[in-house]
Amino acid sequence: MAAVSGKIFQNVSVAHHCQQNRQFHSQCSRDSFTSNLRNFLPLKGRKSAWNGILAMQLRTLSMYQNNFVSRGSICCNAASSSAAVRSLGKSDFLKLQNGSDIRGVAVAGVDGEPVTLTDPVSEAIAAAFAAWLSDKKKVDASTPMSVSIGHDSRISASMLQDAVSRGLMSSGVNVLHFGLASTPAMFNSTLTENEEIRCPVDGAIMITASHLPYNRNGFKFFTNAGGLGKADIKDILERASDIYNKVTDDGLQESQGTSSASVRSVDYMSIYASDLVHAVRKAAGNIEKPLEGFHIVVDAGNGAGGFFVDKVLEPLGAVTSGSQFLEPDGMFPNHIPNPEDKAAMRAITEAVLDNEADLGIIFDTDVDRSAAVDSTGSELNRNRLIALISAIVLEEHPGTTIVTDSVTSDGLTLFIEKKLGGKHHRFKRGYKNVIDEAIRLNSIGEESHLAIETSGHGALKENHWLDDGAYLMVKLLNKLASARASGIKGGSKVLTDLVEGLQEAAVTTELRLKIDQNHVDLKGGSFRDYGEAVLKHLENVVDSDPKLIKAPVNYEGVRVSGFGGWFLLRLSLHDPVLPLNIEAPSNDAAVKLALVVHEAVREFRALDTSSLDKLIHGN
Ligand SMILES: O=P(O)(O)OC[C@H]1O[C@H](O)[C@H](O)[C@@H](O)[C@@H]1O
Repeated sequence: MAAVSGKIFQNVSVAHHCQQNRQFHSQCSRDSFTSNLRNFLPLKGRKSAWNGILAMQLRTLSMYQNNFVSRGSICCNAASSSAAVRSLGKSDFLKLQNGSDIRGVAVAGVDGEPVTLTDPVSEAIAAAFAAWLSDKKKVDASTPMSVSIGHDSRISASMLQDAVSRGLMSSGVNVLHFGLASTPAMFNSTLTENEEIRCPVDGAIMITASHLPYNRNGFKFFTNAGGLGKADIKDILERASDIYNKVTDDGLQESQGTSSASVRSVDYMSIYASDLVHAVRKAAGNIEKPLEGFHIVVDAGNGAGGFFVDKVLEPLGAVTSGSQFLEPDGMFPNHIPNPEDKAAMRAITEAVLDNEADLGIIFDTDVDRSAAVDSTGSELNRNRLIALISAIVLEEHPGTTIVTDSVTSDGLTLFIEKKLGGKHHRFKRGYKNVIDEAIRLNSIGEESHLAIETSGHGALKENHWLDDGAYLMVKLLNKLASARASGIKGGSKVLTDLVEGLQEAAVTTELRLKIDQNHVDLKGGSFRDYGEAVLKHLENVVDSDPKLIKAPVNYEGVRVSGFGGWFLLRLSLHDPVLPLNIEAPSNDAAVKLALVVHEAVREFRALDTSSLDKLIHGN
């Protein structure tokens, strides 16, 4: 996407920034307290804003405030901080890795969840990213690099933004603050050509923990080659550990003295959103308001997705009344901002029906995931969303390969291959896994234009393989707009018609079987080894049962067909959990599949099978 214009609001030198930082603790704690307190006021039109958690929230907030004030910093405010920097080993840093992201606890107050993403740790991680980036780009020391920073609505956002800025600036990196932003917009800033706002940036950092609870936060990193992978994150965390442990206050004061890096605030979301608007106008034949006459409601779950209403849908002419939870609120008082969450999907479905809207759109906190609801209240998420986007992409690229995660249905394969004439490549869970696989296929000569997960993550080749929930929704808007432009009426029916014929199982469930890491059966070994042993045993059981058929091609866990349905047991990407997906034509068949798994895992006493028991016994 090409950038069009930009606005610079502020330009502060590092000296000024550091000076400000000396007053930072007292100043910011007051500001943060007031602005967070504002989040607790009931907003007009907000549904169930006061749902009995106020006392808990205020208690947490005051603990957060105390914690915030007492925390030390290793950079600009080091001189003013008397708090000692706690010594941390490499393994402490590596624990912050969550696949290709960094995740940790940023807010104190939850029992058993001590703060791990402290100011000093975050500064060290940012400095490590700067060092990694400099090695990667092979920049010479005289050319300053620039890095953009954005964040979602979490209550720890501004504190982490400050720490990350200090870490970058102490490494001589110029910083652009985008404020409340979406993850895909951050990646996009490494591609945007716009000198006025110093884009493209060399790297981008998004401060987010997606849909996780309010006390968590984390970082995602981008260069113009995309999101960093697991190996890069490990490298950065190892470097961060060295930086953290080597740094002394004297060393930092020296680096403060020599750095001439600057920080600027830029309204980048307007630039990014105008690219989305441009894409829809173009698809409709350059009509200024191609969505005129459509009523589209958005549920941003109090995350960062509210911009989609006033910066995308309204300029395109859509009516957006009834849109909800657009105000950023890091306590997420309405529902979990996650299109995989049942309560979240219920909320947007109700909004569509109550407002008699043509379409509903829902985003996760940082807008890299999305789902939709048609005018009849039918959900366009999970397999249905994949089917819909596949139908659109296969019209544009007949025969192309659609790469999906491992928990997609058999019905989806039939739909893509028999109805749409494409190829379904069911790969592994994890958005980075599916994107990397699609890129790999293209590199070996197999054309693929779409990598998409049931979680609502999706990336298209035409959009630089950028994992973007807003762009997925733009593909739906394009379809609505071009249908309208060619005189087709009927609201979102044009979308619903595209998934006509997708076979869906009567029973669909996901159970998450926990591995107790402290159980004696693990014998001090890792939960991964234990999980692998469970899977191996299940595979042997399946091999010896003629009623069951193991999937001939499978990249993750054990996928088995039987009793007219299927199940997949696999290891979670991150947690000590074995997720079990079952799809079956009836309850009876689902129970039979569950019994196969139950029988096979019986001997593995560290595995919590209570959810399986419930399914089998019907309670
Ligand atoms: O393996 P699980 O625990 O089900 O988690 C899998 C999920 O992890 C993260 O949330 C990733 O962002 C998703 O892309 C992935 O699907």
